[in-house]
Amino acid sequence: MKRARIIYNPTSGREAVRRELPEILQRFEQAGYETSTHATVGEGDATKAARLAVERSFDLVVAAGGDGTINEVVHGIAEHEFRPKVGIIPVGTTNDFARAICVPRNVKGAVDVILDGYSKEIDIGRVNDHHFINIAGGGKLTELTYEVPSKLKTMIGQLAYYLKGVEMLPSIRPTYVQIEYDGKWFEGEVMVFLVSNTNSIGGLEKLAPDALMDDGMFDLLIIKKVNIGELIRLASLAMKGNHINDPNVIYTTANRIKVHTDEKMQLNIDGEFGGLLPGEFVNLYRHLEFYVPRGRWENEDSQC
Ligand SMILES: Nc1ncnc2c1ncn2[C@@H]1O[C@H](COP(=O)(O)OP(=O)(O)OP(=O)(O)O)[C@@H](O)[C@H]1O
Repeated sequence: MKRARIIYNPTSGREAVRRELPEILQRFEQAGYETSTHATVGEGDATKAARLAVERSFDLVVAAGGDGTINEVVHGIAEHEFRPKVGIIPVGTTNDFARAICVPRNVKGAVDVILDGYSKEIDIGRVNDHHFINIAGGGKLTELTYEVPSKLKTMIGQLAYYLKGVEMLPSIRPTYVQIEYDGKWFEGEVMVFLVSNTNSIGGLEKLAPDALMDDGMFDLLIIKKVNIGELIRLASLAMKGNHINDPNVIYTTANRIKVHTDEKMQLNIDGEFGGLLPGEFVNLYRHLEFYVPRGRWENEDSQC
Protein backbone atom coordinates (compact mmCIF):
# COMPACT_ATOMS: atom_id res chain seq x y z
CA MET A 1 0.00 0.00 0.00
CA LYS A 2 1.24 3.50 -0.86
CA ARG A 3 1.96 5.78 2.08
CA ALA A 4 1.26 9.51 2.22
CA ARG A 5 2.41 12.04 4.81
CA ILE A 6 0.46 15.27 5.04
CA ILE A 7 2.45 18.09 6.62
CA TYR A 8 0.15 21.03 7.38
CA ASN A 9 0.40 24.42 9.00
CA PRO A 10 -2.71 24.84 11.17
CA THR A 11 -2.25 28.63 11.19
CA SER A 12 -1.88 29.21 7.43
CA GLY A 13 -4.09 31.71 5.65
CA ARG A 14 -7.59 31.59 7.05
CA GLU A 15 -6.91 28.33 8.91
CA ALA A 16 -8.89 26.30 6.35
CA VAL A 17 -6.88 23.10 6.40
CA ARG A 18 -7.62 22.31 10.03
CA ARG A 19 -11.37 22.39 9.39
CA GLU A 20 -11.16 20.20 6.31
CA LEU A 21 -8.63 17.66 7.54
CA PRO A 22 -11.09 14.79 8.25
CA GLU A 23 -12.41 14.98 4.69
CA ILE A 24 -8.89 15.23 3.22
CA LEU A 25 -7.82 12.11 5.14
CA GLN A 26 -10.88 10.21 4.05
CA ARG A 27 -10.25 11.01 0.39
CA PHE A 28 -6.59 9.91 0.54
CA GLU A 29 -7.57 6.67 2.29
CA GLN A 30 -10.29 6.01 -0.29
CA ALA A 31 -7.73 6.55 -3.05
CA GLY A 32 -5.57 3.80 -1.56
CA TYR A 33 -3.07 5.77 0.50
CA GLU A 34 -2.26 4.84 4.07
CA THR A 35 -2.15 8.40 5.35
CA SER A 36 -0.74 10.15 8.39
CA THR A 37 -0.45 13.81 9.30
CA HIS A 38 1.92 16.20 10.99
CA ALA A 39 0.74 19.60 12.24
CA THR A 40 3.60 22.10 12.28
CA VAL A 41 4.29 23.96 15.49
CA GLY A 42 6.50 26.79 14.28
CA GLU A 43 9.37 27.84 12.06
CA GLY A 44 11.50 24.99 10.68
CA ASP A 45 9.15 22.25 11.83
CA ALA A 46 7.86 21.43 8.33
CA THR A 47 11.46 20.92 7.18
CA LYS A 48 12.14 18.47 10.02
CA ALA A 49 8.88 16.62 9.31
CA ALA A 50 9.72 16.40 5.59
CA ARG A 51 13.22 15.03 6.32
CA LEU A 52 11.66 12.40 8.55
CA ALA A 53 9.14 11.49 5.85
CA VAL A 54 12.00 10.90 3.41
CA GLU A 55 13.88 8.77 5.94
CA ARG A 56 10.71 6.73 6.54
CA SER A 57 10.32 6.22 2.76
CA PHE A 58 6.88 7.77 2.30
CA ASP A 59 5.75 7.63 -1.35
CA LEU A 60 4.06 10.99 -1.24
CA VAL A 61 4.56 14.09 0.87
CA VAL A 62 1.80 16.68 0.87
CA ALA A 63 2.53 20.24 1.95
CA ALA A 64 -0.64 22.00 3.13
CA GLY A 65 -0.16 25.64 3.96
CA GLY A 66 1.15 28.82 2.43
CA ASP A 67 4.30 29.31 0.38
CA GLY A 68 6.33 29.34 3.63
CA THR A 69 5.22 25.81 4.47
CA ILE A 70 5.79 24.55 0.92
CA ASN A 71 9.26 26.09 0.99
CA GLU A 72 10.10 24.34 4.25
CA VAL A 73 8.84 20.97 3.00
CA VAL A 74 10.81 21.32 -0.25
CA HIS A 75 13.92 22.25 1.74
CA GLY A 76 13.56 19.08 3.84
CA ILE A 77 13.25 16.85 0.77
CA ALA A 78 15.57 18.55 -1.75
CA GLU A 79 18.85 17.59 -0.11
CA HIS A 80 18.14 13.83 -0.28
CA GLU A 81 19.06 11.44 -3.04
CA PHE A 82 15.70 9.65 -2.97
CA ARG A 83 12.99 12.30 -3.20
CA PRO A 84 9.32 11.39 -2.84
CA LYS A 85 6.75 13.13 -5.03
CA VAL A 86 5.20 16.26 -3.60
CA GLY A 87 1.57 17.36 -3.55
CA ILE A 88 0.44 20.76 -2.41
CA ILE A 89 -2.74 22.00 -0.79
CA PRO A 90 -2.44 25.78 -0.98
CA VAL A 91 -4.19 27.43 1.94
CA GLY A 92 -1.87 30.41 2.47
CA THR A 93 -2.35 34.08 1.77
CA THR A 94 -0.84 34.57 -1.70
CA ASN A 95 -0.09 30.96 -2.76
CA ASP A 96 2.31 32.03 -5.50
CA PHE A 97 3.66 28.55 -6.11
CA ALA A 98 0.21 26.99 -6.53
CA ARG A 99 -0.68 29.79 -8.94
CA ALA A 100 2.51 29.10 -10.91
CA ILE A 101 1.95 25.35 -11.26
CA CYS A 102 -1.82 25.74 -11.82
CA VAL A 103 -2.93 23.92 -8.68
CA PRO A 104 -6.41 25.15 -7.64
CA ARG A 105 -6.38 27.35 -4.56
CA ASN A 106 -9.10 25.47 -2.77
CA VAL A 107 -8.75 22.30 -0.73
CA LYS A 108 -11.05 20.07 -2.77
CA GLY A 109 -9.56 21.07 -6.14
CA ALA A 110 -6.00 20.64 -4.85
CA VAL A 111 -6.76 17.17 -3.47
CA ASP A 112 -8.38 16.24 -6.82
CA VAL A 113 -5.10 17.14 -8.58
CA ILE A 114 -2.96 15.02 -6.25
CA LEU A 115 -5.25 12.00 -6.40
CA ASP A 116 -5.48 12.24 -10.19
CA GLY A 117 -1.82 11.23 -10.10
CA TYR A 118 -0.29 13.37 -12.86
CA SER A 119 3.12 14.81 -11.94
CA LYS A 120 5.88 16.96 -13.47
CA GLU A 121 9.54 17.48 -12.64
CA ILE A 122 10.10 21.10 -11.71
CA ASP A 123 13.23 23.21 -11.13
CA ILE A 124 13.94 24.56 -7.70
CA GLY A 125 16.47 27.14 -6.56
CA ARG A 126 19.26 26.90 -4.02
CA VAL A 127 21.05 29.82 -2.41
CA ASN A 128 23.70 29.30 0.27
CA ASP A 129 22.10 26.72 2.63
CA HIS A 130 18.49 27.34 1.56
CA HIS A 131 16.14 26.20 -1.19
CA PHE A 132 13.42 28.22 -2.85
CA ILE A 133 10.45 27.48 -5.06
CA ASN A 134 9.29 30.92 -6.24
CA ILE A 135 11.78 33.63 -5.68
CA ALA A 136 14.78 34.87 -3.79
CA GLY A 137 16.18 38.35 -3.77
CA GLY A 138 17.40 41.34 -1.89
CA GLY A 139 16.81 45.05 -1.47
CA LYS A 140 14.70 47.05 0.94
CA LEU A 141 11.57 46.40 -1.12
CA THR A 142 11.69 42.67 -0.38
CA GLU A 143 11.72 43.25 3.36
CA LEU A 144 8.03 44.10 3.44
CA THR A 145 7.16 40.40 3.10
CA TYR A 146 8.24 39.64 6.64
CA GLU A 147 7.01 42.85 8.16
CA VAL A 148 3.38 41.98 7.51
CA PRO A 149 1.93 40.71 10.78
CA SER A 150 0.45 37.23 10.55
CA LYS A 151 -2.84 38.33 12.17
CA LEU A 152 -3.28 41.03 9.54
CA LYS A 153 -2.65 38.44 6.80
CA THR A 154 -5.32 36.16 8.28
CA MET A 155 -7.79 39.01 8.30
CA ILE A 156 -7.24 40.79 5.01
CA GLY A 157 -5.10 38.41 2.96
CA GLN A 158 -2.96 39.73 0.14
CA LEU A 159 -4.09 43.31 0.65
CA ALA A 160 -1.89 43.31 3.77
CA TYR A 161 1.22 43.13 1.57
CA TYR A 162 0.15 46.01 -0.65
CA LEU A 163 -0.68 48.19 2.37
CA LYS A 164 2.74 47.49 3.82
CA GLY A 165 4.37 48.29 0.47
CA VAL A 166 2.74 51.72 0.36
CA GLU A 167 3.73 52.36 3.97
CA MET A 168 7.36 51.42 3.34
CA LEU A 169 7.81 53.23 0.02
CA PRO A 170 9.28 56.48 1.40
CA SER A 171 11.96 54.58 3.38
CA ILE A 172 13.23 52.50 0.46
CA ARG A 173 16.93 53.18 -0.24
CA PRO A 174 19.17 51.70 -2.96
CA THR A 175 22.03 49.28 -2.19
CA TYR A 176 25.36 49.00 -4.02
CA VAL A 177 25.76 45.45 -5.39
CA GLN A 178 27.92 43.37 -7.72
CA ILE A 179 26.01 40.70 -9.60
CA GLU A 180 27.65 38.04 -11.77
CA TYR A 181 25.22 36.06 -13.88
CA ASP A 182 26.35 33.30 -16.28
CA GLY A 183 29.63 35.11 -16.96
CA LYS A 184 28.07 38.59 -17.30
CA TRP A 185 28.50 41.38 -14.81
CA PHE A 186 26.43 44.19 -13.25
CA GLU A 187 27.75 46.65 -10.71
CA GLY A 188 25.80 49.57 -9.30
CA GLU A 189 23.04 50.75 -6.97
CA VAL A 190 19.79 48.79 -7.08
CA MET A 191 16.38 49.15 -5.49
CA VAL A 192 15.83 45.41 -5.67
CA PHE A 193 17.10 42.31 -7.42
CA LEU A 194 14.94 39.21 -7.82
CA VAL A 195 15.95 35.70 -8.82
CA SER A 196 12.77 34.03 -9.96
CA ASN A 197 11.90 30.42 -10.63
CA THR A 198 8.22 31.03 -11.38
CA ASN A 199 6.24 33.74 -13.10
CA SER A 200 3.95 34.35 -10.14
CA ILE A 201 5.43 36.54 -7.46
CA GLY A 202 3.54 38.33 -4.73
CA GLY A 203 0.39 37.73 -6.71
CA LEU A 204 1.88 39.69 -9.64
CA GLU A 205 1.83 37.23 -12.50
CA LYS A 206 3.69 39.50 -14.91
CA LEU A 207 6.70 40.43 -12.77
CA ALA A 208 8.90 37.76 -14.40
CA PRO A 209 6.58 37.01 -17.33
CA ASP A 210 8.89 34.64 -19.21
CA ALA A 211 9.93 32.42 -16.28
CA LEU A 212 9.66 28.71 -17.11
CA MET A 213 9.77 26.17 -14.34
CA ASP A 214 11.46 23.26 -16.04
CA ASP A 215 14.20 24.84 -18.17
CA GLY A 216 17.01 24.94 -15.60
CA MET A 217 17.07 28.74 -15.74
CA PHE A 218 16.11 31.57 -13.41
CA ASP A 219 14.73 34.88 -14.51
CA LEU A 220 16.88 37.66 -13.07
CA LEU A 221 15.23 41.04 -12.56
CA ILE A 222 17.27 44.03 -11.42
CA ILE A 223 15.68 47.42 -10.76
CA LYS A 224 18.40 50.06 -10.78
CA LYS A 225 18.44 53.11 -8.51
CA VAL A 226 15.39 55.28 -9.22
CA ASN A 227 13.41 57.91 -7.31
CA ILE A 228 10.09 57.10 -5.65
CA GLY A 229 8.04 58.50 -8.53
CA GLU A 230 9.92 56.27 -10.98
CA LEU A 231 9.51 53.27 -8.68
CA ILE A 232 5.75 53.77 -8.54
CA ARG A 233 5.69 54.10 -12.33
CA LEU A 234 7.69 50.85 -12.69
CA ALA A 235 5.39 49.09 -10.21
CA SER A 236 2.35 50.06 -12.26
CA LEU A 237 4.08 48.93 -15.48
CA ALA A 238 4.88 45.61 -13.74
CA MET A 239 1.16 44.89 -13.26
CA LYS A 240 1.01 44.26 -17.03
CA GLY A 241 4.56 43.00 -17.53
CA ASN A 242 5.56 46.20 -19.36
CA HIS A 243 8.49 46.99 -17.04
CA ILE A 244 10.95 44.56 -18.62
CA ASN A 245 12.07 46.83 -21.47
CA ASP A 246 12.50 49.91 -19.27
CA PRO A 247 16.06 51.34 -19.21
CA ASN A 248 16.05 51.16 -15.39
CA VAL A 249 15.41 47.42 -15.50
CA ILE A 250 17.64 44.47 -16.38
CA TYR A 251 15.62 41.37 -17.18
CA THR A 252 17.44 38.25 -18.34
CA THR A 253 17.78 34.52 -17.73
CA ALA A 254 20.65 32.80 -15.92
CA ASN A 255 21.42 29.42 -14.38
CA ARG A 256 23.94 30.60 -11.78
CA ILE A 257 24.00 34.03 -10.16
CA LYS A 258 26.45 35.42 -7.60
CA VAL A 259 25.54 38.53 -5.63
CA HIS A 260 27.99 40.43 -3.49
CA THR A 261 27.60 43.62 -1.50
CA ASP A 262 29.73 45.44 1.06
CA GLU A 263 26.61 46.82 2.72
CA LYS A 264 24.32 44.86 4.99
CA MET A 265 21.70 43.37 2.71
CA GLN A 266 19.10 40.83 3.75
CA LEU A 267 18.36 37.84 1.60
CA ASN A 268 14.68 37.10 1.09
CA ILE A 269 13.77 33.52 0.27
CA ASP A 270 10.18 32.83 -0.77
CA GLY A 271 9.03 35.76 1.33
CA GLU A 272 10.93 34.85 4.49
CA PHE A 273 14.19 36.17 5.91
CA GLY A 274 17.08 33.95 4.73
CA GLY A 275 20.19 35.49 6.30
CA LEU A 276 22.53 38.07 4.84
CA LEU A 277 24.18 38.32 1.43
CA PRO A 278 26.53 37.47 -0.28
CA GLY A 279 24.84 34.58 -1.98
CA GLU A 280 25.23 32.18 -4.88
CA PHE A 281 21.98 31.17 -6.57
CA VAL A 282 21.94 27.84 -8.38
CA ASN A 283 19.06 26.43 -10.43
CA LEU A 284 18.51 22.71 -9.70
CA TYR A 285 17.14 21.36 -12.96
CA ARG A 286 13.86 19.38 -12.62
CA HIS A 287 14.85 18.47 -9.10
CA LEU A 288 11.43 17.66 -7.60
CA GLU A 289 8.30 16.02 -8.93
CA PHE A 290 5.04 17.82 -8.12
CA TYR A 291 1.45 16.82 -8.79
CA VAL A 292 -0.07 19.25 -11.30
CA PRO A 293 -3.35 19.40 -13.25
CA ARG A 294 -3.31 17.11 -16.25
CA GLY A 295 -3.22 18.89 -19.62
CA ARG A 296 -3.49 22.45 -18.39
CA TRP A 297 0.16 22.77 -17.47
CA GLU A 298 1.40 21.57 -20.85
CA ASN A 299 -0.26 24.32 -22.84
CA GLU A 300 2.02 27.38 -22.78
CA ASP A 301 -0.81 29.80 -23.55
CA SER A 302 -3.13 28.53 -20.83
CA GLN A 303 -3.79 30.74 -17.84
CA CYS A 304 -4.25 29.02 -14.52
N1 LIG B 1 1.74 26.19 14.50
C1 LIG B 1 2.34 27.31 14.04
N2 LIG B 1 2.16 28.50 14.66
C2 LIG B 1 2.72 29.62 14.20
N3 LIG B 1 3.53 29.67 13.10
C3 LIG B 1 3.74 28.52 12.43
C4 LIG B 1 3.16 27.29 12.87
N4 LIG B 1 3.54 26.33 12.01
C5 LIG B 1 4.35 26.92 11.07
N5 LIG B 1 4.46 28.24 11.33
C6 LIG B 1 5.23 29.25 10.57
O1 LIG B 1 4.37 29.99 9.69
C7 LIG B 1 5.12 30.36 8.53
C8 LIG B 1 4.24 30.86 7.39
O2 LIG B 1 3.24 29.95 7.13
P1 LIG B 1 2.59 29.69 5.70
O3 LIG B 1 3.43 30.16 4.61
O4 LIG B 1 2.14 28.28 5.67
O5 LIG B 1 1.23 30.53 5.78
P2 LIG B 1 0.85 32.03 5.49
O6 LIG B 1 1.87 32.92 6.10
O7 LIG B 1 -0.56 32.21 5.87
O8 LIG B 1 0.88 32.09 3.93
P3 LIG B 1 1.77 32.88 2.88
O9 LIG B 1 3.17 32.32 2.98
O10 LIG B 1 1.13 32.58 1.57
O11 LIG B 1 1.68 34.32 3.26
C9 LIG B 1 5.93 29.12 8.26
O12 LIG B 1 7.07 29.37 7.46
C10 LIG B 1 6.30 28.64 9.67
O13 LIG B 1 7.57 29.18 10.04
